[in-house]
Amino acid sequence: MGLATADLADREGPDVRSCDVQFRDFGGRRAFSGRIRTVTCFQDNALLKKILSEPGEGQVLVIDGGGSVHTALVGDLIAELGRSHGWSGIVVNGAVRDSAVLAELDFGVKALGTNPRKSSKTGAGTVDEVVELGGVRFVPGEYVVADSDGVVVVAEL
Ligand SMILES: O=C([O-])CC(=O)C(=O)O
Repeated sequence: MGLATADLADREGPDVRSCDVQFRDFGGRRAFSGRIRTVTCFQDNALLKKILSEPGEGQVLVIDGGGSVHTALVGDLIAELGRSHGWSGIVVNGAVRDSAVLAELDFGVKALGTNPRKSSKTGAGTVDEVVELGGVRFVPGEYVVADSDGVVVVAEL
């Protein structure tokens, strides 16, 4: 097991970059970490699907869906795409679906909730912009550490 978020919080003190969003764990991998990549999109998942189809090299994709839980940005097929391309996991400021299958997948999935409704697939959105969630800036190239206690950003692991 890697560094726990609680250990990081002890190491960094009160200024620890711990995200206040109360994400739920949906993936079979509860503890995951890696270099940050980001996608910003709204109820549209073609762009994040494209990114998760590229070699992940242990990175974590932080997906800012604007907090919308009206449509699912990720389901079992996209999560499996990410897992099989070597991504460590995803943090979704939005909803997922196929949660029963996600729980069996060796992949980190944190999200706000679930909705079976599909997202659109136009490809709208941006890649690798700084995403701000729960008082924390998720900066591409920095690192995220996630476990059952939360999500913490650090400049270096
Ligand atoms: O294709 C989608 O919109 C998402 C999905 O259901 C999956 O990843 O399985």
